[in-house]
Parts: sequence; structure tokens; C-alpha cells
Amino acid sequence: MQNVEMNFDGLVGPTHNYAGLSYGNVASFSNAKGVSQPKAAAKQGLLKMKTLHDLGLAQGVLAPQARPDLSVLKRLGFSGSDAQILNQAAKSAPAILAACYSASSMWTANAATVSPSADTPDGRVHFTPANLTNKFHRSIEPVVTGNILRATFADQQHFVHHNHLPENDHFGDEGAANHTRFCADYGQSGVELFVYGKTAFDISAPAPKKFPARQTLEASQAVARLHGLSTDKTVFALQNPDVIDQGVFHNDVISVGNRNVLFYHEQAFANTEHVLNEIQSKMGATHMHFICVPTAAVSILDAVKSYLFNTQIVSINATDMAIIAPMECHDTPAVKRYLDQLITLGTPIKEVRYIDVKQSMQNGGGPACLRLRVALTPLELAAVNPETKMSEAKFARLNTWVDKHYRDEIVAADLADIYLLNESYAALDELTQILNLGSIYPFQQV
Ligand SMILES: NCCC[C@H](NC(=O)CCC(=O)O)C(=O)O
Repeated sequence: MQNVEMNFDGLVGPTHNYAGLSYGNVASFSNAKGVSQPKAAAKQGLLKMKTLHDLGLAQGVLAPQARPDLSVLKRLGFSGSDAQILNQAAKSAPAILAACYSASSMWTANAATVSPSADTPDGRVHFTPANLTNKFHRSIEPVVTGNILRATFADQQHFVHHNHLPENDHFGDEGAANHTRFCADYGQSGVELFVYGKTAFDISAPAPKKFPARQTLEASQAVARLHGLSTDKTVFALQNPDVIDQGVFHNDVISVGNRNVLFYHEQAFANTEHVLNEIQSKMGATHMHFICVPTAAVSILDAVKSYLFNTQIVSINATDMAIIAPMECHDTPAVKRYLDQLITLGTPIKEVRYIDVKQSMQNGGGPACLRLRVALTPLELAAVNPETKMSEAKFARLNTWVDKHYRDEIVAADLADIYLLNESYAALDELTQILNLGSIYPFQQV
């Protein structure tokens, strides 16, 4: 058997809603207070996982967080029965209630940074959950993320789980959305690229002016240290601050890589030539394909609207790759034209597949946001919790589970409804059995 790169998609939780929580994320802001469709959202996500499974790729599923997060509401002074807590919060602090209800853990590209065993000194796969300090609703994810990752990758002989970084903006860490790994083959040692938006301990360094930089250099360096990565095999690159100000809140909105391919927008990085030279020189004999999309072909506005770079580039055989793109790429004329051309250019990318993840897209999460990549050797793959692996049977089982528990629609007023809380916890309690995760949620531990 071969080494693989397995995608772990976040299952969309039962409380998926549009709350406008992410300043700097254009879609989240423009769809604020819209009507969400949790059942459709979860099914779109499952179908995406099944599509990749059917392409012959290793595909897994990560459980969502338990929402609403009552422990946070209690910490903030709301008290009484569960229904009283929801009522008080809905009346006096609806924005905080919405944050505690967010299904944002579906975007598992922000769950953690993962370094495969080929890159680490102890020959194990290292995981560091992202602290997501920049957005309150996301900053409440990392502890349970750690529980989910431990229950999915339990074998300590193969997997190491670090704590998330200190919870402060100086160490703002958004996980794999700002991390790309290049390699000749998934099982060989690779070069890990960390992209950051600002240097926290140097206020004179370049930084965006309008929207926040969510990832700091210091956070990226700390993760690389925790994982024991060699300096000869790591590259730290400053994201172009101007594009952050145009809605590129993570690097995976402006560049994406796979094996020896980096697909990026002309304006993605601050010092592009230097970054590319460093990647190529650290890759040694392995030739990199740098595929640059010029502004003249695709504007930043169209890149953000269509999520051209939030696509997944996957290897479909030893040499060829496919690009998994959201339908919005198909529907944005300049982007569709570019993709039609891309597959004729003689790069490893030979095919485009369009998928519908509209429910997630409307909150600023495309195909790449929905997945966490974990490169695994055959032995490590065998050590992954088998119930978290996608299959025909798991796909059918999870669809039935969604049909049983999920609402068709949620609007802001529903968040005060105690029945929604009960439905959500009942669904997740059953899910932990389906995926054999044990008691990962605080509501299961009391
Ligand atoms: N990687 C994609 C992440 C998208 C995510 N959106 C959100 O949280 C929007 C939630 C809302 O507005 O209801 C974020 O910005 O972190």
C-alpha cells in the first residue's frame, strides 16, 4: 500500500446559521442574518466527502463541536436552567448567543496544523489545534477540537497531540488554512510553508490596515518548533497585507498546493520571488510547478467571490491531479475561462470537478476550508479510528442521521429555542456512537 494524503472534512453541525460573525470575511458579513439550511448544508458536505471517496482518495470525517456552548454562556454570567440561559442571552446579548451557536467547526482547515511523520524528528504525525483567537466564536473551539483529534487519531505510537498556543492575538493561529506542504511523494520528507499576516512583536512590520491579520509569524514559528521541523525544510512567508484588506482572510483564499504544485494568485505573497526561490531550493532535486494566476486573468474580487484558490488539488494517480472547485467558480465567467484553460497548459492539473457547497460558501468556507489534510503511511492509516473513514455504508448512515435530527431552516430567532439545543445535543450524542469517539463533548462529561 502507498502513502496517502487523507482529507478529513468537518461534518456540518445541526446549528449551522448565518450570524455575520467574521469581520474581514466578505461572505460571512454579506449573508448575516440570512436563513440557513442545516440539513442541506450537512448533505452538501457529505456528498463532497463521498465524491472524493469515489475518486479513490482516502476520506475521513471529523465530528462537529457541540453547540450551543453553554459553558461559555455560564462563564459570561448567564445562569439558571438551560432554557433560562438561552432566554437571558437572547434578550440581552443576541450576538454572544449567536457566537455560542456557530457551526464554524465545519471548516476543519482551521482545526489544526498537521505535520506528517516524514517531516518530524520522532517519526510521528504531529497535531496542534488552532487557537483561533481573532474571532470570539472560533476561539471557543480548540479544547474540543483537541478531544476530537485525539479520538480520531488515538494511537500514541503514531500520533502526537500538542496543546493549542497561548490564547492571545500575539499567537493568533488559524491552523492548516495558512499552511501548505510540498513533497515529491506523500511519504517523503517535504517542505512546510507557513503563511502569516503580521509580525506581532514588531509593530513596524507590514500588516493590513483595514481587516485583521489572523495569523502571526510568532504563532507559525511556535507550531514549527512544537513539531520539531527542520529550518532547512520550512518556509515562512508574509501574505500580501493589501489582499487581506480585500477579503483574503486566510492564505487558502489566495493559494493552494499539492505535492510539487503551488497554485497561487500573482498578489498572494509580499515577496513572491523570494518565497518561490526558497521553496524550490529547500525542495532540492524535486522540481516545483509554480502556477501563477495573473490579476489580468482573475481579479482579487473574482478570486474572493468564486474561491478559485479555496479549491482542493488532489492527486488522482502518480502524475495527474484534479482540482475540486466550488460551483461559484463555474458561475464566475473569468474564473471558468481560466479553469478551462488551466487544464490545457501542460501542468499536472488535468481535470476540474465542480461541487455544490453553497451553504458553507455563504459563510466564507469553500471546499478547502472544509477539509484538514493528514498525510499518512499505511501503518498510520491503519491506526486511524476506522469509524471516521468515509465509505458507502458510512455515507448512507450519516445521511440517515442528518435526516433524523437536522432542521430544514434556522433563522436568528430560533437560537432562543430550547428545542434546538435539545435536538443538537441528541444528534451529537448519537454521532459520537456512530463515529466511536467516546465522550468528547462537555455535555457528555457532567
Ligand atoms: N476557513 C473558512 C472559515 C470561515 C469562517 N466563517 C465564519 O465563521 C462565519 C460564521 C458566521 O458569520 O455565522 C471564518 O471566518 O473563520
